[in-house]
Parts: sequence; C-alpha cells; structure tokens
Amino acid sequence: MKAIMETEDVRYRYPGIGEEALSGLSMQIPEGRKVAICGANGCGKSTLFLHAIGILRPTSGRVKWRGQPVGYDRASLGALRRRVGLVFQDPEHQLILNTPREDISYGLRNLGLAEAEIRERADRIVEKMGLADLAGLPTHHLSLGQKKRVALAGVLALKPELLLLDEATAYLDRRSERALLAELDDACRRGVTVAMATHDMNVAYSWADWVLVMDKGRCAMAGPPHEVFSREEEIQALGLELPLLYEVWKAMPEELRAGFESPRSLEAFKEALNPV
Ligand SMILES: Nc1ncnc2c1ncn2[C@@H]1O[C@H](COP(=O)(O)OP(=O)(O)OP(=O)(O)O)[C@@H](O)[C@H]1O
Repeated sequence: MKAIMETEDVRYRYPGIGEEALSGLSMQIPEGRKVAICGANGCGKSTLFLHAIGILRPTSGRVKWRGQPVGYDRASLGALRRRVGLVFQDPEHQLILNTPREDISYGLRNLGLAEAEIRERADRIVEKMGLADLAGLPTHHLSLGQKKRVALAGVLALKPELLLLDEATAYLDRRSERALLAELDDACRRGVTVAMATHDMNVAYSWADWVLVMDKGRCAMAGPPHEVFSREEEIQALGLELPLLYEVWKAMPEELRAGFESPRSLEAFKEALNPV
C-alpha cells in the first residue's frame, strides 16, 4: 500500500485550549483509494484536514506528501495546495463570490491559468456536474445541496491529486447523496485519491474501500470496510454505529451467510440471497 499522504505522530493543540486536538496521530491515506474517515464529534477529523493542506502546522510530528515531509515556506505550501483540494463541511466557507461560475473561475484564476483555459475548465466542470442552470444564479439562491455540489465542482476543476471532503453528504437527500458519491467514484476512476470525513457509517461501509477510524486525536483503526466493521465491539466502544446492511446480514441465519463476505450494497445483498 503506497500512501499519498501520511501523518507521523502528529500533535496539535489549538491556541488557548488545554486538550490536544491531535494527540499522536499516525495514519496513512492510501493512494488511489476511496477512504472514509470516521469518528465521533471532536475526534480531530477537520483538524487533520487543515494539516493536510498546511493551514495548520503540527506542534510536533510530521505530515508527509508522497513520502516527503511537507514544507511550510510559501512555494511548498503553494505546491501542496495545488495537489490537495479540500471541500469544507460548510459550503458557505468556500463560496465567497456572487455566482457559482465566478467562484469556480476564481479558484482557477488563483492557479495562474490563462483566461481561455479558465473559461474552458469552468465550462467543462459546470456541464459535467449538471450545474448549467445554476452557474449564473446568485449563490445565495441555491439550496444547501446545490451549494455543496458547486463547492465540489470548484475543487474538482483544480484537478487535485488528493480530494478531501469534510462531511460531504451531511444534510443531503438520498438522490443528491447518490449523485455526489457517483461524482466521487468518477473522480477516483480518473486517478484522484478521495478521502471523506463522515458520520454516516452506511456511507463509510458501502462507498469506501478503506476506512480510518479516529478517536481522541489518534487513529484507532484502519483497514478495508468489512474488516473494520467486523470489530463490532471496538466500533461501538468508540461511539459509532454499525452499518445497517452489516447488522441485517449478521442477524440472518448462519447457513444463508456461509461462504459470503458481508455484502456492502443492497444489490450485492440481494444477489447473495438469490444467486443466479
Ligand atoms: N478553531 C478551534 N479552536 C479551538 N479548538 C478547536 C477549534 N477547532 C476544533 N477545536 C477542537 O479540536 C478538537 C477536534 O475538533 P475537530 O473539529 O477537528 O473534530 P471533528 O472530528 O472534525 O469533529 P466533528 O465531527 O464534530 O466535525 C475538538 O475538541 C474541538 O473542540
């Protein structure tokens, strides 16, 4: 497993706060994967993301990009932020201009691209993400789900190698959630490593192919979803729920389950029960 980004024993304390937000965090984000980062409120997921783009700097320990320690001079931070894109939990923190198109173009302009390329890249992402009807509207007329899609479009337009999302699916209806996860799958197929912080264990279980569980500023568990969630007692002790599909599967008679790994989608579940 090759890590695109990793942290080594990272400690961080917000100024004026007694408790460490990260208290010896060592974790790896494997390259090319869809990673879910799970953990109770306040376990340090957002703080980890702010370290990943160099907004915060560890009090001790190291953050590494492709095996090399991250540098904190202007040029190194600029290079890091061209490679790592962060979609914030609250799209209001990301969308600052009048319209989605202006916001998407603004990010591209910051990359120093020529106007023609800015227009072309903005058009392409607007069309690809089905935002054409919204692109020219005042951003404050958009729903939360629409704003989340625009925020994602703005970061994807920058073509990051690692895409980080903080609670991307929170407050989305099922259809918007599915559309957003499909977008992330698509990005991953194009070679982008995607890591999403989520409280939704159903999303973590069925969408991700690697799961990191954080607890009190450290990495408590890491592995493929069925492996992590099969450690049921540990998951529950960390205040997390088991995914519904996993629980239903485990509640079924053992002879029906024999020979199958716990299915991670409804389709796989049905197939396991009615093999063709
Ligand atoms: N700007 C800040 N100033 C002071 N303390 C902070 C700040 N941001 C976060 N913290 C503290 O750092 C710890 C980790 O918070 P963080 O937001 O990283 O957790 P999280 O896992 O993302 O939480 P959530 O799931 O609620 O979004 C918490 O104890 C939190 O109170």
